[in-house]
Amino acid sequence: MKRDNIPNASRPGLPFGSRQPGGPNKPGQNKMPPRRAWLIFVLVLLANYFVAKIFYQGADAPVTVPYTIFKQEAAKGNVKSIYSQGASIEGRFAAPVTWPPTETANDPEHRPPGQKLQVPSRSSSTFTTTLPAFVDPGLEEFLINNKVEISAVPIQEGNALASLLLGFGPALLLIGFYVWLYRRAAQQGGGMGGGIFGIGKSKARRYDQEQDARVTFNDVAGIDEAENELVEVVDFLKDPGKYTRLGGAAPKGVLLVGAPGTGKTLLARAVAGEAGVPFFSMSAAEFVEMIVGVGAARVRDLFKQARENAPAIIFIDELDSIGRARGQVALGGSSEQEQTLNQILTEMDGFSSREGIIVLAATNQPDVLDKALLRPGRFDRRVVVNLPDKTGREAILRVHTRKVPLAPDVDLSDMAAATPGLSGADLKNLVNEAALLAARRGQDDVRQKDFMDALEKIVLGPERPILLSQADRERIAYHESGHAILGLVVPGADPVHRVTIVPRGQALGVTYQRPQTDRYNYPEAYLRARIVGMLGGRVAEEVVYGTRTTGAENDIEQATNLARSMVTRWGMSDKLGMVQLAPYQNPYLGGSAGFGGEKPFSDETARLIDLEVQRIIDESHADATRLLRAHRGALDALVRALLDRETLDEQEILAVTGLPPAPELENQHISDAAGGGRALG
Ligand SMILES: Nc1ncnc2c1ncn2[C@@H]1O[C@H](COP(=O)(O)OP(=O)(O)OP(=O)(O)O)[C@@H](O)[C@H]1O
Ligand SMILES: [Zn+2]
Repeated sequence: MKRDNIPNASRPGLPFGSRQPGGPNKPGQNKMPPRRAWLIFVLVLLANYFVAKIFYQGADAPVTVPYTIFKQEAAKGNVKSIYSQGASIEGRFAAPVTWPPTETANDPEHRPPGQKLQVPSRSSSTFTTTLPAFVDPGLEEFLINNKVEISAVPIQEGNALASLLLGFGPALLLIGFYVWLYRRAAQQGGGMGGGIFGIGKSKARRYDQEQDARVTFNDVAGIDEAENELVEVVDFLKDPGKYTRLGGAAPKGVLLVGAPGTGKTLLARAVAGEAGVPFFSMSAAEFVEMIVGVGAARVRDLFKQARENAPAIIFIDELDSIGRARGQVALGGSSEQEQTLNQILTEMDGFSSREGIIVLAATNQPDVLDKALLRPGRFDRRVVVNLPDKTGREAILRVHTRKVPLAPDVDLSDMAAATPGLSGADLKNLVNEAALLAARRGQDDVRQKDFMDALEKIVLGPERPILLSQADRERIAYHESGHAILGLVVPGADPVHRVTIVPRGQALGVTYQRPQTDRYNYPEAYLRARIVGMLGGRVAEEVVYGTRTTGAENDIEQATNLARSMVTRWGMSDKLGMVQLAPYQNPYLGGSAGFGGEKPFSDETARLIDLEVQRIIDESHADATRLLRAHRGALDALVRALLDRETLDEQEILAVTGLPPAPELENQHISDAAGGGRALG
């Protein structure tokens, strides 16, 4: 229903690249000043406040008293001295006076003129007051009679030290804080290249074989091609002289290209581990700070460290975050980014291959990289790290289950078959989830069922307990059954693995279909079958209730995207023909490079695209309606079973509906031709 997914591990056009939920997300590193520094800053401010408060009281802040009280006190002989300027008088009492008197402090009748309610009564030996507007004749004589000294300087100035501290104390504290911060940074950062506060230091993490568990090619599985290409790099690092003896230049930079979680970092570490050299790793996003020039300083420092420890590996993760083609970056950080990038180029040109340093970098967007990075002598080698195929997935599962006690019924080959599209990181996560689940269930080993449940949680999202009315549940059941029935009756549809009306993740119900094998090439009929299936939820609601809900939003989005790709990328519209009408999308990586600027086609073509997309959707809608009407009996039966049992697996679905699994596509010749020997890029 709402945001209802038909998760299907292999998406056309992204046979490998589609990101699966549950994989590790790496948000861009956001560099903030260390939290401790902030804490200390706040503490200093607080200290400031208290110091000021103490001196303020020490300076004996004057109380403001009414003129009459001043005269009363003077008459008592309690006023030692005054200083007057204009209508205001300040002075010093012989004995401190408390004002307002405590017991009447908040009594409005005793409120001193001009003062608000709630004035706390205070005791002080200095005071201020204001001469009334009418002149008080004989005041001077009265004062002299009462031995009040009429001072020539302001009374407060007597307390010179206090006011000095009051004025400069906070500033002194702040200066002290900065001096301390600087010295601390200098101690940590050290060195000349450290720059102010050491922010020019690279912060690169160095993995040393003795500290971290050493990673070797044994820990990397399922990406053998990439691994083989890096063997040469290992050889070179083991004996740099051997390669350059005859004047040849060894590789300087290798770019690892692959979807997130395919093991690029792991591979780089394994190269270092195999060669037994230090590994300096840094994410490119970490280079760039708010301050221009810092990134470049960090790059310099990183290469300096590596040189001192050569032979060594420098690994720069997320290269695209700084390596974007210059002039193409967003406003703002561009000049900093450019400087950082230039520094990397300079450094790479600066060392000779004899030094035994190899720079590995990882990216999942090679198309956006600045061409200068890819020139000879820089990242001139590319190693593509693909998502693993079934054999690869099994091997990766084997690596990650090495230390996990497996029950005899666990079939990793079966698990590998069930996980097309998952990356190495996803598979690692799967093993972890399964182990946690088994532990929670109080078992001593991990069983196949734990793996299956963990997979479901990763692919479909965790179950969500929300209370639904009976009417809503029925509607959701019809929606999901619509998807499922079409998955059984449309030729070429992926087998329906599971249907549930238990809300999971974002969805209120889920129909999970998965292909039987990894698919690398998609026949048009298969894509049509998928669109028909995606529309099945809404169509079932229309057929049964004759009304619509918002529950098909996600279905509509997916179907539209697929239809649009058919028209604009795969030349499957006769009206538009085999013309590229959408930017190239790397099937291994997803995303697209963008046309960069204007659309390379006319408004008329744009309109035609929209019409063709609509035509495909409309035709699929008609197909779905026809098929669901024809199988209304099976639809109702499945709904009854779902309302009763909530979740049905493949066998139960077949039993309840009495339908056979969907027939294979008869018309396979398109994909056969493409797969049969002739290589189409
Ligand atoms: N081919 C693989 N074999 C074994 N383990 C793998 C493989 N690929 C990924 N993993 C596991 O997944 C974890 C994460 O992978 P890694 O960080 O190397 O991916 P990445 O390609 O660098 O991802 P990103 O692009 O997100 O940085 C690894 O530490 C490893 O445990
Ligand atoms: Zn749906």
